[in-house]
Amino acid sequence: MSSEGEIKAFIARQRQLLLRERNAEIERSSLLLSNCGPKLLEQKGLALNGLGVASVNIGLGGKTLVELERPSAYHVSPIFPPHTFRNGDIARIEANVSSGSTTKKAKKLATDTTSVTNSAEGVVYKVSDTRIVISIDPSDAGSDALDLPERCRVVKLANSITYDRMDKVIDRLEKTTAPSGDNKVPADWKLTPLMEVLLAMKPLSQRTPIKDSDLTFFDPNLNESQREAIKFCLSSPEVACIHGPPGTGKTHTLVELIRQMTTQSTVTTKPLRLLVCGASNLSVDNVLERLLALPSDKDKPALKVTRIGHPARVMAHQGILDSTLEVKTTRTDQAALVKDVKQELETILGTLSGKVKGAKGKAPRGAERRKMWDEVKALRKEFRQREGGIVTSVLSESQVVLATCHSAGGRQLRNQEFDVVIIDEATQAMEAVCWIPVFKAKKLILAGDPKQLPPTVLSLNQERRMKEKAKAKPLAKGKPEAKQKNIAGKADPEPESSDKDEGGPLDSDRDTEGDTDKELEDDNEEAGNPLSNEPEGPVSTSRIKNARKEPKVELVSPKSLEVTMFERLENMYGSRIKRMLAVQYRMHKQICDFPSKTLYQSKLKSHPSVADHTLQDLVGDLSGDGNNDEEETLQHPVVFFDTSGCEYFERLDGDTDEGSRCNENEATIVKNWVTKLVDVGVEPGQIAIITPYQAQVTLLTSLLRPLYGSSLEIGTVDGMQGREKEAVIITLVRSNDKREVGFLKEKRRMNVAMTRARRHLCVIGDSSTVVHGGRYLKKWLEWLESNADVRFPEV
Ligand SMILES: Nc1ncnc2c1ncn2[C@@H]1O[C@H](COP(=O)(O)OP(=O)(O)OP(=O)(O)O)[C@@H](O)[C@H]1O
Repeated sequence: MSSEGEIKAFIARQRQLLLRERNAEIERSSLLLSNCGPKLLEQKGLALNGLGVASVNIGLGGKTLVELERPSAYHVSPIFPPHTFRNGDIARIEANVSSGSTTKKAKKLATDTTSVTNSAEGVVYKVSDTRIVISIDPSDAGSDALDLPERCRVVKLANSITYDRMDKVIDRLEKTTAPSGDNKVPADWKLTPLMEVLLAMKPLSQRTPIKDSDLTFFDPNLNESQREAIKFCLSSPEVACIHGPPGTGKTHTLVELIRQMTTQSTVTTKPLRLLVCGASNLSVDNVLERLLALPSDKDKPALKVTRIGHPARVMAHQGILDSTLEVKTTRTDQAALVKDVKQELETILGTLSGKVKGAKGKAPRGAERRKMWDEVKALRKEFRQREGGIVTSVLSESQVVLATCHSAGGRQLRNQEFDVVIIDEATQAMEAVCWIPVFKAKKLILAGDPKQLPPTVLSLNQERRMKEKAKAKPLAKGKPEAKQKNIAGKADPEPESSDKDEGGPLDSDRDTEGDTDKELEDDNEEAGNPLSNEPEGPVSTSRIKNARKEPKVELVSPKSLEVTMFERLENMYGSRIKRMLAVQYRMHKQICDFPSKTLYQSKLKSHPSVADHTLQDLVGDLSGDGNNDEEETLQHPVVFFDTSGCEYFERLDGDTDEGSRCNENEATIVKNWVTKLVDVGVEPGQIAIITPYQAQVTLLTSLLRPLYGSSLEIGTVDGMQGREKEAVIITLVRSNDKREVGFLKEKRRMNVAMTRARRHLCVIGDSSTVVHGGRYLKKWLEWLESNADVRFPEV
């Protein structure tokens, strides 16, 4: 069990890694802010200049919603130039920085109202072609009175709120685990058995296995591994993990688990109250959408669910919008009173901003203005109190509350407690953000797949880049001509990854990236571990002999933020803490074969409904003209275009070290293959093209969008996680005589790429380059050579 020192070291490490990450984020945005003038900043899409206030409204929690537009006095067109503002971004509204006269005017306005704030930070709430709405929390702005200048601008900022919340939760963890005299802890900050298990301060409590006869499943079609995972979660006193490889019905299983937990039965003696979280808004909405689709009648009334989060950030789906706390609070009996206060508040704010004419026909000034701000303050207080009451009553009636891990730390859930917290896509969330909901519940269920992409860690990418630069330098010195090449043999480093075989990830956790022999051995070793996904019951002695010993339970400080809570627990408790879903409902069995063998210990099986499905079943009868080529295209689940020897070299995009890579010849093969698929009847919307490189995405988009429109999906691997298409084409891009493979070495990234296809997977790459990317890629090429329909493009 962990010592006090180990817990302290763990907390200190989390804090250190979070600080590093925050600094990386600040550095990225402040570098831009300080180095660019206002015009350049706008050109880079990070600022919108010359804006005026179009309206001021009040949103949930008494937040001020400031709507900004481009007034015709300053601009020919009301349409914003291209920019990068998206819902949820952090932005600051401030006086416009441009020519002298307007700045002076802004300054004068500021001195008129010395007691008020004339710039504020907030969250982008809504963006259209001509309007941007920023939601400002008056308590964050430091004043209830936000008096914006007549002409302002919006600047995009580093997102510090996320880090503030993670820092706070780590502080709480420290205070809860080691309270001391000078370390005053609020009465409700108690160390729970769940926290103790997560920190290895106590062993996992004994589970009481659930018999099949004790449980009636709502969904009769659940497969054995899904049933087993549900029983395991129900019977685990503190924590359980569901490992869901691609397409195995992770969310499907969670929905059944939610139904079981919220229904009284022999197993669940009283309906439980749940907090369902996800790493992203999309993952939360995905679960919510399925909960809303469940059948309900008089005997089985619909679940009472509430979604926390800005309506602008949730999925544009009526059911989901209606489930948001924001909409629900407007539908209660007490809502009318709050509405009156809100209207009064908005009228005064309108007058103050000059949008609504004051009593004397113009915007109030001096003492009159100050008096109005006092009124705003009082009304806002009343609004918050009344609305707080409604929020509490809506939430206390909800059996299931859904939020992102981050927003579970918001004001609305401050005093809410739950029996269980479920975190979907937990392998994509940093550990610290998972602790936010953990403090609100007695039990934790994590679902995810540690063999797919981890959370994006900015500081790690920067470190990798620097390490790579350091490595590349002496090479470039010795061979100046290599530097000048812009095709194969380029000595520049990869944007986000290591290019050298020996240069593994900075964190050495077992399966992060790269693919050392040790890693593949570890994966295969697990294959012989009968305990890793066993149903309840006796285990034969021969199987025990083969079993790998359960790991020693010790709290290990993470090497990087890529090590998620899921992975840490898996490493700490082994099979005692998780169950794996073993039947996938997506891929043809041949597409599933390689990932199953290499990353899922050959346990991933294909459900009969998908095991043999091909494009031919999808498009129906062929033309009947006996065209063999057409038949072949549709029947082969896996096709491999090996460009080895063709000299289809990659090209570095741009002239800096930060450039991405593309491969024009591979792009041509992609284009031809898409044409072929469409010719035989596959819809462009049923096809996705995936590549690890943004430059290749750009190239392919320019080549294919004009021909097939936007339904044909073209994207990087990261954007495809959690999604699927009937046909997927992967273009690997790397082809050089330096044997550099960059991103391709990242097993988890490649695993995501090759598991998106349902019926057809086409891989395009240069085997003579890719083979040097380590054992995993070498094995993949060997597998492709023997199992795929191998084609050689015409040179
Ligand atoms: N027991 C089952 N019977 C029939 N279909 C199922 C079953 N379990 C899952 N599915 C289907 O499999 C598909 C994938 O399920 P789901 O989206 O829940 O998987 P996931 O593991 O969350 O996916 P991802 O790989 O994207 O994370 C869905 O179409 C779902 O309806």
